[in-house]
Amino acid sequence: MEQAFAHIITSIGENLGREGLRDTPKRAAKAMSYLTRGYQQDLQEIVNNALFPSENSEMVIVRNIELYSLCEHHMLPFIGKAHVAYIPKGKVLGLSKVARIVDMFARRLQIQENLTKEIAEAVFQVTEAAGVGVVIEAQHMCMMMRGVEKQNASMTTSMMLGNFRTDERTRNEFLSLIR
Ligand SMILES: Nc1nc2c(ncn2[C@@H]2O[C@H](COP(=O)(O)OP(=O)(O)OP(=O)(O)O)[C@@H](O)[C@H]2O)c(=O)[nH]1
Ligand SMILES: [Zn+2]
Repeated sequence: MEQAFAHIITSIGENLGREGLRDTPKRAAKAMSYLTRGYQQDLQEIVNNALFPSENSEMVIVRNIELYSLCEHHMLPFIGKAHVAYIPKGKVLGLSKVARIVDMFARRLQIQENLTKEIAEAVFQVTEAAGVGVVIEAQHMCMMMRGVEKQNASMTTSMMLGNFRTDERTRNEFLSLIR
């Protein structure tokens, strides 16, 4: 990856020998590895069995989980927040694990719609909940810094599974609580 970044730097017409750029391929490779570290993680490992018995079967919502991802089209950042909800069925998930699941998928190359679906399916799988809802609101640098250059457009995507999909009241409760 260092060689690839060195190639990019010379391709844009910069001088790789210049003092300020000397360590840039190494730094850039390290940063890119960090931004895509989700490829090195798997669901079982990050959840680490942090599931706890509970008789509570009311909706659990984790709001405003900040999210930094890279779009798979331009490899430019998209930045926003995720709201994740589920209805427990006998067990609840450790609070931080919801955010870790968001991060694991965000730190891979994505389009926002698929990211939303992957998070919802992962939470559904590990919690075995009655239903899961995920909403993501994000702004895409590929649409702000370049291309159509719209600074205020943001995209909202959602994925509803189980009773969030079949029961309108459940879905509306979630949507009104994150508003
Ligand atoms: N649906 C969706 N589209 C995305 C996402 N991230 C980037 N895009 C879009 O992917 C599309 C790629 O379009 P192309 O025409 O192949 O690429 P481009 O010439 O760079 O397009 P422009 O961005 O319009 O300049 C663009 O419309 C982007 O806005 C995403 O998460 N979801
Ligand atoms: Zn893009």
